[in-house]
Amino acid sequence: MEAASLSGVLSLSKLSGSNLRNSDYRFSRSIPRGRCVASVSRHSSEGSNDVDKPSSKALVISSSDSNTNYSALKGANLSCGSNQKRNVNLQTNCAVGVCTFGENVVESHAHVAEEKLGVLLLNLGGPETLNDVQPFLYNLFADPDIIRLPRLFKFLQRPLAKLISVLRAPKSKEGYAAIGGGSPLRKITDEQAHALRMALEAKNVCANVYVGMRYWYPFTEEAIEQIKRDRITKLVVLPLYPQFSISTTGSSIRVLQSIFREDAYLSRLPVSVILSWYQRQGYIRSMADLIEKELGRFPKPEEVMIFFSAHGVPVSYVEDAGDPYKDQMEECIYLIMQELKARGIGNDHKLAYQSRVGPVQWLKPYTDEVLVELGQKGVKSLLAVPISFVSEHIETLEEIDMEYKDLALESGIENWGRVPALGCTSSFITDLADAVVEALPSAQAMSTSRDTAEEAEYDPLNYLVKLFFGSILAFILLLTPKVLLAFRNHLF
Ligand SMILES: C=CC1=C(C)c2cc3[nH]c(cc4nc(cc5[nH]c(cc1n2)c(C)c5CCC(=O)O)C(CCC(=O)O)=C4C)c(C)c3C=C
Ligand SMILES: [Fe+2]
Repeated sequence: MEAASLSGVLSLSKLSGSNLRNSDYRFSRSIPRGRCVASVSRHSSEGSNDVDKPSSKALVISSSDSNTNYSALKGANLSCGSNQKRNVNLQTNCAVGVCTFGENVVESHAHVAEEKLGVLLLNLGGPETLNDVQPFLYNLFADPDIIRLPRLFKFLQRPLAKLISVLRAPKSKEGYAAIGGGSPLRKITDEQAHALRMALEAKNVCANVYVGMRYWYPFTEEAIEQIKRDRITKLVVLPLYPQFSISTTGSSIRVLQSIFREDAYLSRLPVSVILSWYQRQGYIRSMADLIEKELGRFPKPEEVMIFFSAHGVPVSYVEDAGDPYKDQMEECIYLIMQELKARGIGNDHKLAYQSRVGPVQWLKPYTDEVLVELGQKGVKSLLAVPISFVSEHIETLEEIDMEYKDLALESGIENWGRVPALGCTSSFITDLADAVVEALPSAQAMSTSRDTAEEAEYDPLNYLVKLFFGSILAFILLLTPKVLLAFRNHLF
């Protein structure tokens, strides 16, 4: 038996409801190599040993209220683990249980031959051409998990998204133009999906792997349609963000919940959601491998500052809404540094947050400010490590490789390096495959009950009163010179 895994998973049913509540996860052991995973789904209690169960808290996301408080996740040892076009490249029609590569396959396949496993990779999506930039930005800013308006102002979400996307588009277009005219995200995510399918197959697990993007093609809704057409009987949802944030994984899960709730087939489909996986050994080791390799390119590797740059989120996400993102990020970096230490690498390191947008406070310290400070303090060699995302994208290829590199060199740093994103690194993909296998026993059908908070939203009188007072307040607020100035300074 391989070592017991600490990667937890969450069934979608545990995500329904309107409040955050504690809940028990079922933690599973890795299955032995060479055995067909169909045996795991039949003996679903295998490995759910109390001794192995870390204390953890469940996340419950309301499908209608982006002001949900996530504070119960803070400090928790949480290891859980529209517009259309279709991703057709990655479909296979292989049923779980019919893969027999290992020597030790002893299970009878007849019983499970109809089980069809699906893995849904969730990602953000990015514009493929410069013409896509403004509509992509509209989708992003129309997301109530990206612009978190108070309930009273919810009706402003779309007009505001339109306004901000139009204002932001020229700056974003410049960035995408500088990296070849579009985001590489779709291509890389498709490659990761393909690699994951192969890695699962190498573990005798046959699965269709789907890609569902939040803000651009192929949209999550399309992936779900394909899952239905393929008559998948068990689904593992794997967001491609190592750390959980309300703005990324949280947003994608909220979309999934609303689709699943409305559909008879989907609401009965056993589903496991891997909420975060930054603490998995395979991921930590893969990151340490990349860092170790890049350090080796410097003239004096031991003098290099390891500089982790994470995508920021507004402070209010963490402080008011209880987003565990900052805690998870810090823990992730601690684990990577521990792994490096165990390899005899004891370099100094620093974490900062990049890519802030708009006139609010974001997580500090800011990457640009820290780079200037480090240069002024006499740091001569710096290795930038993008940490919140596992593909190359605009913020690695343009913001880090161009803007931050220039800033660092201007500030006195002489030797600059950057760790590549994990992409399809085989140790990383193998670890994702392990996470999927470990998630299988926890799959459960989602509850179909609509929560009461959501029903309250449908009260027409309530809605009209909110609309009336909300409009007046919004009008006053938007015309305040301070707000106008803040928008001008921070958006373009
Ligand atoms: C963990 C990763 C990410 C977090 C957290 C996140 C939060 C977040 N992002 C914005 C605003 C923008 N994000 C944009 C693009 C973008 N963001 C991420 C990742 C995270 N975002 C990715 C992978 C991408 C796509 C990159 C690509 O290659 O296409 C953009 C558009 C690009 C730009 O104009 O800078 C915006 C805008 C907010 C407001 C936010 C948290 C609230
Ligand atoms: Fe972003």
